Amino acid sequence: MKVKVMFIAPYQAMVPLVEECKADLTDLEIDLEVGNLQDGVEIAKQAELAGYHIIISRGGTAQMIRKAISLPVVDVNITGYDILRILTLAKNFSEKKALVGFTNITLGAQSIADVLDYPIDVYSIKQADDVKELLPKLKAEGYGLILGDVVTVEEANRHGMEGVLLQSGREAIYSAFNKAKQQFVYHRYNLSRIGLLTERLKEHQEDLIIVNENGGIVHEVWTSFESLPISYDTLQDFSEQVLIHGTVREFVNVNIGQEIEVYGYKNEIFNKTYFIFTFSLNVNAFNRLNGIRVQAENQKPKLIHQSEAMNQALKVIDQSVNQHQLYVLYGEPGSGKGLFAEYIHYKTNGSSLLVVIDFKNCQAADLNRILSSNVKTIYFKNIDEQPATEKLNLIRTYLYQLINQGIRVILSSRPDWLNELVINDDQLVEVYVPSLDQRDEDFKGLVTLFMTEFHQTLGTQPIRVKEEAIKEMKKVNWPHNVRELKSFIKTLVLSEKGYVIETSRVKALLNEKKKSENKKVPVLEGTLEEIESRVIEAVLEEEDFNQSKTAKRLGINRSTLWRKLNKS
Ligand SMILES: Nc1ncnc2c1ncn2[C@@H]1O[C@H](COP(=O)(O)OP(=O)(O)OP(=O)(O)O)[C@@H](O)[C@H]1O
Repeated sequence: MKVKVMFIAPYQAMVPLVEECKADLTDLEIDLEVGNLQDGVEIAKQAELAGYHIIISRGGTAQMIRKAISLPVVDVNITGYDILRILTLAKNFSEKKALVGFTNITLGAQSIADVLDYPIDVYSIKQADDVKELLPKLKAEGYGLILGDVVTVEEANRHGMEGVLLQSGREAIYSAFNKAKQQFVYHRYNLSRIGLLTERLKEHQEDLIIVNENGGIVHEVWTSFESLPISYDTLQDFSEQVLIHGTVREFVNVNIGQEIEVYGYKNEIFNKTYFIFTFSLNVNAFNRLNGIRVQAENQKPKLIHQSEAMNQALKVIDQSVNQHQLYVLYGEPGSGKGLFAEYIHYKTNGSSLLVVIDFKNCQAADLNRILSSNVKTIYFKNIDEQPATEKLNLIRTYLYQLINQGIRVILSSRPDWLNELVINDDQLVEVYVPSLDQRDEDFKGLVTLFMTEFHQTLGTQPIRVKEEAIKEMKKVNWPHNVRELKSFIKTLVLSEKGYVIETSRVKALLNEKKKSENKKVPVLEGTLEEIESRVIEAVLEEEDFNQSKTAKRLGINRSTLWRKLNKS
């Protein structure tokens, strides 16, 4: 890694010397700009943002830069050689001469002048502004030639005196570069420590930025976002709020329709204030949309796969996942396509968001918002269920765009329907999710998993099902596959107070299930009120019993839905 150095020369005449030294210092990456005092500070701030490691400047400019940024700032010192050179130069002038500067220069200059018997007077100042008062006095006392730094020379010229700039020579510039190299060794040590901490932060999937009092970026870590997801100006406003209130928590709607939660607080280190901001996508904002669910957690899905059929299907994913971005999942209802989508997401973009879009129930406008966001995996389910042309066109438009942006797209569809999308076969991986009747070996694992899940979430008692009982379950048809089995296990464990489920209990429940299925009322049978009640219940079930989403889908308000539900 090369050291990136920004050399800010306070005066133009320094440029050729720096250029000359630069040519010999190939182990440094040196950029050069000219800027005195505040101009120099502005350049330094930009350099900090642009990732330079070290700044080199001189005198008052270096001092001001040091106060404004957090990077190491190396001074180009004024050496005895520099003073000797300027005194020798001044000797040839006949006017009355004075050298003006801070004591670090004037003490040395006075002794050189005394030793070599140079006719020059030396004046010390305590701060840069002192020259404004001093120079008119020198003018009045008959001085014609003033030696000093940039500000002094400019002031001398303004008062009609000759100003000669105290310049830094080659050796001072070389020495500054050497100091920069030494400083960098220490700086790099700190950077590597920060690098380790950054990795730790990434493991915690934090997106954060640390800025200093001047708005300079001290550190940033991006895991879900590519870079700062809000504008820099907004960030500055938040820093001001943190300064006043101590913390800030805001939701920012960024232009692509995402809501981002920003949390900010401050920390004082070595008397300097730092503002720390964390960013997260407000998943709830997406989840409020109909037919759209965002999954933020990043755990390996609990997927039972003891059967040959399941292992074959998973192998297809494992072997293709690094080269392919477009997947189509085929499978019967409830067979686990959603879980496969989670598995693909986990295998690839584990640390980012998975958005599940139920094509049947989502709004095209919402779809547009999600599609243009920076979500990393999108699973479109029910894509073949009478898609509105509007939505279909949207998918057609976005599909390759999404893939080009590195977003993984997973669809679940009927095989024949795919032609409508005109998908290039090379890009696509098709996965056949086996139905439950092809997966005898998975039964025991599935039953145990669901039983454990309900034991933990609902506090149900049973912790074991007799082997014979499982055999009974395998004998019947499960047209809605694993979802249906899961629902059956739920009823089973809820109705059992003992720890073990006997075969007789399973047989009895399977019988009841069969009877109720035979009795299922056709949707259109009965009075209008009864039909309405069945429709409401069916939609409610499809929307996971979320009343807001159900009401929205049915085009009625929540209180009407509530009234209708309580009537039935
Ligand atoms: N192999 C498996 N291991 C554990 N749980 C499973 C497995 N397959 C499915 N499930 C569970 O069964 C239920 C239904 O699965 P999922 O929703 O993934 O099915 P699907 O094929 O996407 O259904 P649909 O197409 O009807 O929406 C979920 O609760 C899921 O967690």
